[in-house]
Amino acid sequence: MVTTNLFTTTIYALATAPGRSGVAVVRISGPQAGSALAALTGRTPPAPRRAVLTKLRDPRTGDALDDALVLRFTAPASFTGEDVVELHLHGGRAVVTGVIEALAILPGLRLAEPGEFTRRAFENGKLDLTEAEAVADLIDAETTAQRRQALRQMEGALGKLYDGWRERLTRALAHIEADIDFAEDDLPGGVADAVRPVIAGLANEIATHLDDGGRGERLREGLHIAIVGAPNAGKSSLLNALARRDAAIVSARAGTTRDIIEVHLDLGGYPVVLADTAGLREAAADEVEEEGIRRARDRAARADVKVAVFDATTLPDLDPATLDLIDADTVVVFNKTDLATDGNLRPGLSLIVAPILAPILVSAHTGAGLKALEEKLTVFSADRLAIGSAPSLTRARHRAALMECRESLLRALDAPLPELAAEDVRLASRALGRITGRVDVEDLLDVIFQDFCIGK
Ligand SMILES: Nc1nc2c(ncn2[C@@H]2O[C@H](COP(=O)(O)OP(=O)(O)OP(=O)(O)O)[C@@H](O)[C@H]2O)c(=O)[nH]1
Ligand SMILES: [K+]
Ligand SMILES: [Mg+2]
Repeated sequence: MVTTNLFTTTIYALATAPGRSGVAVVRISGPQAGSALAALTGRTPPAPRRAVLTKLRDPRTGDALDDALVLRFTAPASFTGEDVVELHLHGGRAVVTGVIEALAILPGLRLAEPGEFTRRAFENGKLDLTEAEAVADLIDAETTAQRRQALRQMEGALGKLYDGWRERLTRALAHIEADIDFAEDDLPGGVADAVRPVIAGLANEIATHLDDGGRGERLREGLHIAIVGAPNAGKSSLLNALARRDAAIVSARAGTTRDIIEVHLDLGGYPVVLADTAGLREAAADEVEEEGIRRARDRAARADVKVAVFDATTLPDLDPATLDLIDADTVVVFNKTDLATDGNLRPGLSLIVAPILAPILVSAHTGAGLKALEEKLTVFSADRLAIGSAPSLTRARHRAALMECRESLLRALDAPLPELAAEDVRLASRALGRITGRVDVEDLLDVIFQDFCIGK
C-alpha cells in the first residue's frame, strides 16, 4: 500500500453533475493543485481549510472566468490524501468550460479518469476497498434503505468485520507455525486442538454471514417484482397507476404488452424494480406474443416477488395459468373492482380461494385499493431487504471471496499435516484481504473503479 504521493500527475474534473446549476464544484488533486490555484487567482493560495471568495482568471488572457469560493486541503489531510483544491463556481456551462480549459493548459495537469479521485484515496490508504465501493453506492443511492447501507459501509463497518476476521486468522496461523517449529520429531497430525475451535468458529461465522438471502446485494440492485396475469387483466394499467405515469401501453386489445416494461419505485424507502409482462395465454396471436409470454414466464420465475392480477369481472373464474404461478412470494390482486358487481365479487371471494389467496381488491382506473397494495408490497420488500444490526454483504465480489475463504478453512480443519493446514489458513486470509484491498488487488482495481463516473 502506498502512503505517500506516488502520483506525479495532478488531476482535475467537474465533481458535480454536468449542466446548469447554482453551484458547480471542480476538484483538483495532486502535487500541482496549489500552483494550479495560484495560476488561476494570480496570488498565493489561501490557508488550508478556509473558504475564500476570489476572482479566477484565464492565465493566458487574463480574462475573468468567475468569482469563486475556493477551498484548499493539504496532503495527507484530504479526501484523496493528496493536495486538493475545490473551486466552487457559479454553475453556468461557460463558467465551467472556461475553468476546465484553463486548467487543461497548465503543465502537469490532466482530466481525471472515472473514479480516479476515489482510487487515489484508496491507493493512499484513506479508504479500504469496501469503503471505496460504498462511496459509489452512496452516490447511486436512490432510497433511504440504500443510503443507510452505503453510509454504514463507507464508515468502515464491513471493512472492520473482514479485517477482524483476518486478524484472527493471522493469530491462528502464528500458532500453527509455532507448533511446526517447536514440535519434537513427532508432530501431532493436522491442526492443534487449541487452534481448531478458532478456525471452525470463523468458518461458521462466515457461513452465517453468507446465508443472508442476498439482502445486502438486493438492496443495492432493488427488489424485483413482476406483475403477471391473463391478457387484459389490467397489468399495464396497474403498473402505470403504481408508477404514477404512463410507462406501459394500455389498450382493450388482449395481448398488448410483449416486451417487459420496468419502472423503478421507492416503496417506503426500499428500492423496487417493478416489471410489467405479457398476458399469459395458450393461443398467442403470433410469434411475437409467444416470445412475450416466454419472457413473462421467465421473469416471473426469477422475480423476488410476484403480483398476480385477476380481472374481478370474470370471477368466480380464475385464470388457471396465473393460479399456477402463485406461491408464498405472491401478492394476489383482483382488479377492475369498479366494474365488478356483487355477483362477481361475492361468489369469487367466498370461494375457498379468498382466505387462501387473501386478494387485495383494486381498481387501476379509480385508484381504489392501490394504497393497500403499496402497503402490502412494502411489507414484502422490508421482509426481504431490511438489514439487521450486523453489516451485510453487498457485492458478488465479496461473496465469492468469502466462499473461497470458508472452503480454505474447512480444508485446513481436515488437513493431515500442520504444514498443509498452515497453507490453507494463509489462502483463507488472502481471500479476506482481497475484499478490503489489503492484498493482490492490482488486477481488480480497474474493474472496481470503472463503475464510478468522472469527478468521483
Ligand atoms: N374499468 C376498468 N378498466 C380497467 C381497469 N384496469 C384496466 N382496465 C382496462 O382493461 C383493458 C386492459 O388493460 P391493460 O392494462 O392493457 O391490461 P393488460 O393486463 O396489461 O393486458 P395485456 O398487456 O394485453 O396482457 C384496458 O381497456 C383498460 O383500460 C380497471 O381497474 N377498471
Ligand atoms: K391489453
Ligand atoms: Mg399489458
